[in-house]
Amino acid sequence: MQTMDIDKDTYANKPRKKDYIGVTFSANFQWWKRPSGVAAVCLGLLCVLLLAGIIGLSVYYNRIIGHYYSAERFQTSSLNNLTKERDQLKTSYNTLTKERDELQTRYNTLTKERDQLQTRYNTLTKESDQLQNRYNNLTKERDQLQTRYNTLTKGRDQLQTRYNNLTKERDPLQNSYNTLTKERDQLQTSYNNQTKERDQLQTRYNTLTKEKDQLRTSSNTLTKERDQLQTSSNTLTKERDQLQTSYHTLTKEKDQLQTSYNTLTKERDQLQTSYHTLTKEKDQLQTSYNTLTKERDQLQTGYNTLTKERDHLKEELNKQSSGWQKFESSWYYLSTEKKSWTESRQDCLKRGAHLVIINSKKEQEFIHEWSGCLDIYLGFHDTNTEGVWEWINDGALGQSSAPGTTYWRDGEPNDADQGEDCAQLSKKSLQIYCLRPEEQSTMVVSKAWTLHQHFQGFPKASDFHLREETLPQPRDGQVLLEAVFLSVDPYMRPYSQTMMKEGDVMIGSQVAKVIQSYNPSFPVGCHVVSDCGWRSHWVCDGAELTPVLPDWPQDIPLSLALGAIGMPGLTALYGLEEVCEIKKGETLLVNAAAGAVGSVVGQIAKIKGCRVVGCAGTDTKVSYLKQLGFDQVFNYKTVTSLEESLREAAPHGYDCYFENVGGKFSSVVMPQMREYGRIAVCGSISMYNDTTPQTGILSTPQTGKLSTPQTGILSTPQTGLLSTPQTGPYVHTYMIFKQLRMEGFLCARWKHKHQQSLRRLMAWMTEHITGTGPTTSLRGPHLVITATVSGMPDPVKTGTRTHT
Ligand SMILES: NC(=O)C1=CN([C@@H]2O[C@H](COP(=O)(O)OP(=O)(O)OC[C@H]3O[C@@H](n4cnc5c(N)ncnc54)[C@H](OP(=O)(O)O)[C@@H]3O)[C@@H](O)[C@H]2O)C=CC1
Ligand SMILES: CCCCCC(=O)/C=C/[C@@H]1[C@@H](C/C=C\CCCC(=O)O)[C@@H](O)C[C@H]1O
Repeated sequence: MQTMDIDKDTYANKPRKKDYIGVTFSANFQWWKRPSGVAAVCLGLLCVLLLAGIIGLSVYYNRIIGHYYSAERFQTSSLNNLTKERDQLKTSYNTLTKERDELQTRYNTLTKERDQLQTRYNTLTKESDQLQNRYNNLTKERDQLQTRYNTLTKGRDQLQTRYNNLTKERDPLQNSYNTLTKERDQLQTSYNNQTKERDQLQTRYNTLTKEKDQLRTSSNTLTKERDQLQTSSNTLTKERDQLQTSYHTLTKEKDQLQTSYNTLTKERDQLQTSYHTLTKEKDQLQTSYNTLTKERDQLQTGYNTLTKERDHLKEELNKQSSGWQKFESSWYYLSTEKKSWTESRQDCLKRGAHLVIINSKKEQEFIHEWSGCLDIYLGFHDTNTEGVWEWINDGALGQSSAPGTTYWRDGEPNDADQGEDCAQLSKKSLQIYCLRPEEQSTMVVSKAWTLHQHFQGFPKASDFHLREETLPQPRDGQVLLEAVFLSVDPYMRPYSQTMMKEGDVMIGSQVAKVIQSYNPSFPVGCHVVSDCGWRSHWVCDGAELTPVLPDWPQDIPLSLALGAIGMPGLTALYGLEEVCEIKKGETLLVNAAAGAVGSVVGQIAKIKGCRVVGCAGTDTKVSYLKQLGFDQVFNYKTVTSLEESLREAAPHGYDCYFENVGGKFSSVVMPQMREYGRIAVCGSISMYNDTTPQTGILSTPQTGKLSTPQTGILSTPQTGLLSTPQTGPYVHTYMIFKQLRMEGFLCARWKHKHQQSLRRLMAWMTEHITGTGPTTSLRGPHLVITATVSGMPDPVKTGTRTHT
């Protein structure tokens, strides 16, 4: 770096042209070159001049004084001179004073000029600073440009060098290029010649190839033919050898057979002889057998006739001895107990008879006389339609309706005492009159549990209300029922939501006893299954009733008509046979296994020769299921992992799954189903009491009320069918890859089979009781809830099932 003073150009700091590249300027300002400086200098000079004048004057006066003393004598002469000089001095003083004033004026002028110059100087200094900045920027740019320039210069130099080198190399290359071009042209010429030759050769080659292919084809054909011939030859050789062997064997066998044949021929001849002898004997025996059979049949017919006659006579004797009287083909019984017409009608039905129906005048007279001229109730009434009189046609004894002729007393029927709906044969007049049927009847008051308010979550006592209702008198074709067993079933929880309104009597089935009957199909004392709900009594016609099997054994509890030999048993049977189509040797899983349905499912599957795995929620239930013959049972509430327990119970998976529980349980089972497995979706009890909406259920049923959505996570299957764990019980993948069939069902689908199915269930049950069946015959949990006329059970506390 170099520092330079600037030349006369005061406002320097300007960058010079390119001579200054790389040099930094420093400009030092010189005071004397400013206007103010000049003025100051002038003033200084003026002062010096004045000082010099004063000094000159004092020197002059010293000289004059000296001269005065030395030339006192000239004093007077020179006074004049001095005066002159003084005047001259005065004049010059004045002149100097003038000059000073002028100088002062000029000084002021100069000061002004200096100030102006100072202002201009400041302006210029600013401009100079700006210029300096711009200069610096430009310097930087220039430096960058310089650097780039240097780089480019270097690059250019290198390129120049390379260019020079290339130029040097190019020349020999040009030479060799020229040489090569020549050679190439020559080669091109020879290439063209060669190409022509090659094309000719190619043509020849193609021709040869075709010929070769034809030859190869013929060769292959020949080779194949040869191989086939070889194979045939080998086969034939083998066959020949086998035939040779067979021939030898057959020859041997033939010889042996010939020997046996000869032996057998001999034996046959002997047998033929004995056959003829025996045939003769048989024919003789057949003849005597036929004769004997005929004699036996005649004897049997005689015996049967005699037996019938004896039985008939016995029956008549019995009837007669118990007060019955025969007239023509009918029997009559006279009850002397005092009863209303309705009670008498009941009494007749209990005796397997009916109130008397008069078919003829003769019969009417017989009754009158035989009864000792009593008033006799007749089976004649207008209880069904007021004013329309009809004979009861119970058909109990196979009789037809009475004839149209009646023997009304004059003026009858007259409904004299309001409500005269039945008829009596007068003891006096042998004529018929009408009277009230219910003189002594009592109205039945039924107790019924109603749904007080819809269930929220688990049902509680306050959801129910017990109320009494007076029942109407049963009419023709109707019966009065008294509850014996009531059923509390899981379906009541969801169905009450959709089928019932608050205040309705609770839905449900019951085993009931017929205690009054005007319907011969349901005589008093018989038991029926009725869907009349939770009530102690009910009046209904037979259409809604299912008779308990007529030959129901005494040692089987009637409560099973609501369990193993009722709707739950039928559900189990249909789920296994119709939906699962279960086969011998298959493995079945059933949950809620100790319940009414589940316990029968497992037992039927065992009877069918299957392997049965069951889950239940208490250890007592687990023991019970083991007693029933289940192969593997575990308490799903206490196992560490449901998934592992299921796998341990059936390592090869499940062919059939009887689903009673739903929800998470089924999500865990799906991955363990075997290929072509079947799933009978019977129920989903784990969801019935849900209150909070849960996510992940497949879909809510159409009504949206039967269940609430749930969360479910399908565990990642061992099979690796799903690589990612999924949320929600998405069963599709399992169903597709394992080709599963999953079918929901309701027991009523197979209603047409109910009677025969109940008989099958009863047969299995009887086998168990009598010990005649297989080791695993049917046993069933039965209901403990009994209803009596006096009181109703607590539906919440007693809603459990126990086992036989
Ligand atoms: N589709 C149809 O036609 C029919 C379907 N069903 C259905 O069959 C299933 C069983 O009925 P049924 O045998 O009469 O019932 P039960 O009342 O005899 O037994 C039900 C059992 O289910 C189990 N259970 C109850 N709550 C849950 C729960 N939250 N999670 C898991 N298990 C539970 C209990 O056993 P544990 O202590 O072992 O857990 C309970 O004892 C029900 O889902 C029902 O709706 C019934 C009849 C007909
Ligand atoms: C999501 C609910 C599933 C319930 C499954 C279940 O337990 C079904 C049981 C029925 C039961 C229904 C009873 C009374 C309803 C009457 C319906 C009507 O239409 O009248 C009974 O019918 C036998 C089982 O199939």
